[in-house]
Amino acid sequence: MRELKKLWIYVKKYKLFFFGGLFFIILNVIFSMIPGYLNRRIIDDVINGQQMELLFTFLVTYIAANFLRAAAIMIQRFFTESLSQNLLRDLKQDLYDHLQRLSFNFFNNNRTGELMSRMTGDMEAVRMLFADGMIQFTRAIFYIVFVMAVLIPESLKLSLVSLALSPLIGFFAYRLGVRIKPIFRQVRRQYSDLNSTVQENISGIRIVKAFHQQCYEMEKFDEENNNYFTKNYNAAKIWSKYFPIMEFLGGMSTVLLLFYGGRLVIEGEITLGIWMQFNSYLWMLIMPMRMIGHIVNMFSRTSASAERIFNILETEPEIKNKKKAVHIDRVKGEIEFKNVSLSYGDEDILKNVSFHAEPGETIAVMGATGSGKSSLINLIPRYYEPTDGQVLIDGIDNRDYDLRDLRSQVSIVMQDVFLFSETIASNIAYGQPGLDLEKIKRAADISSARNFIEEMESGFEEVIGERGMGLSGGQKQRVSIARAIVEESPILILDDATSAVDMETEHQIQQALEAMDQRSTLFLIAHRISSVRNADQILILDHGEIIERGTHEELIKNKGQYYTMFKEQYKEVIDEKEIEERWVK
Ligand SMILES: Nc1ncnc2c1ncn2[C@@H]1O[C@H](COP(=O)(O)OP(=O)(O)OP(=O)(O)O)[C@@H](O)[C@H]1O
Repeated sequence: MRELKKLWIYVKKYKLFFFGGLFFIILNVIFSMIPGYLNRRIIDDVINGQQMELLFTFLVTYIAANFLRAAAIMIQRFFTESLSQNLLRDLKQDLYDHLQRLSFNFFNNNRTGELMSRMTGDMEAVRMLFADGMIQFTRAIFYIVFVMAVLIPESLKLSLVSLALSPLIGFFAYRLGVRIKPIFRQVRRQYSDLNSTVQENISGIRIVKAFHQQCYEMEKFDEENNNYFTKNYNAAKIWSKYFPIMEFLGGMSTVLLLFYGGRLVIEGEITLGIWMQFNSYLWMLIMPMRMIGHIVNMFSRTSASAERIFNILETEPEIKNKKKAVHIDRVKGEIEFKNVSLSYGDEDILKNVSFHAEPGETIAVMGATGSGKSSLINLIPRYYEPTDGQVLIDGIDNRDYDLRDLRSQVSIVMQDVFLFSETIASNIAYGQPGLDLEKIKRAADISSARNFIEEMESGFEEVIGERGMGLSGGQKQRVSIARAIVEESPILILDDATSAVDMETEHQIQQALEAMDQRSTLFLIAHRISSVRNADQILILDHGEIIERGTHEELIKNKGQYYTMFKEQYKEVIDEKEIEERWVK
């Protein structure tokens, strides 16, 4: 019920459609009752009363009622569809917008397939309540109320007999609703799982093929698909158990009506026409009872779906703006980590990390895999927040900045390159539509991407596949570096961004970055000494702690882990003696 209340906030924007829809559903009920009444008049007045002159009027009324009913149905549909489609659009937009605001952690903890099924299946369930459920529910109530209002004055006894089996039908319909509700919940959950399986398989199809796991994947899908089938089948079994009972009881109501009504006619208590009218209206009394299960079901399905949607909508982003956030146009790019620690759950990832970077400096971060390099740089644009300590940008805690402003100061090339299935130019100019092509080309120049782009058939207008399909790993990295460069942000982060690029090209990129007019403060995560040796500061991370820091020369002299890595990477071309002579002495 709470969920339906929340939905009302969306529905009330379309009051006209909602109340208009209700009005025409009620009109539809009224027009559907006219033929039953005319049946009675035709039997009592035209046939038994021999008033043939009335027949024409009744027939015209019959046609008019039918026509008006059809018109009411049409308008009712127009209103309920308009309501439900508008509602669907608004709710989808809100959910989508909200997803954009949620923090990284939310996406770490929720599977894409599941989120997709909220965007589709759950949304559709909510829509159906207003497109269909609203009609069923309103019709059910008004059929009972109006039909009883007409029939009771005619014959209380026959009305009661007509309704005699209704409680029983209602009981079974209700039981059906109760029993089927958890199954439908399972069906929905299974639908999410099935979606997730398909989504993960398609995104990871290259890995699947590379590992020859098609059979395993087919079996996995088969299992999920069978589970989905079984759950739907279980729901159908419950339906098939209760449905015949309700049909039977509905049929028995007709028998009761025939038997008792027939007697009342013979005894002269009611006319044959009234009895016919009862007969015509009987389905209007049985239908709502039979629909109880369906309606209860639809409400509970919708509230389960709405609950899942509102769960997301009510999830507060973990990282939010402070009330009086500091707005900035452009920072200088001075960055200081002050005793920064970070934990994910119980796991300590960064421990007491401190360093200082002047604007325009290059800070390289090295360390074994899993030592916390990406976690460290993720703190600068506040993708995560430190558990302890502070990240200062231009002397201000980055939590004090307006989040949008802060993130616009930082351009990042992530380890896992993601490109959209658009043209290369629009990938580079992502978020800056209409950006001058010359600027795009200059950025591609700096990232050493221009040549290979221009060699393509459509050059910068070449449309690339999903996630950059059709480009090599190194080409994707260079396009994503260009995308970061074109933003001209004061802080640039390259997280292992040249790992797939050859050393020569990497060197060219670094030189071009250094030669830029407005040098960004550059964070460089890399594993190759050649990538970091010109950095102003090199930080060596080990299990989340900075264990060494300094310039290339200082670290070589230090003879610590950096020195070991250097020896390892250059053992083919330089021997220890030479190192001693060049750097240590
Ligand atoms: N969102 C997360 N939730 C929980 N643990 C995480 C999360 N992200 C990273 N970790 C863990 O934090 C540790 C450091 O990860 P991080 O990605 O920062 O390492 P890294 O030094 O960049 O490694 P690599 O060189 O392999 O990219 C790892 O043990 C990783 O499992």
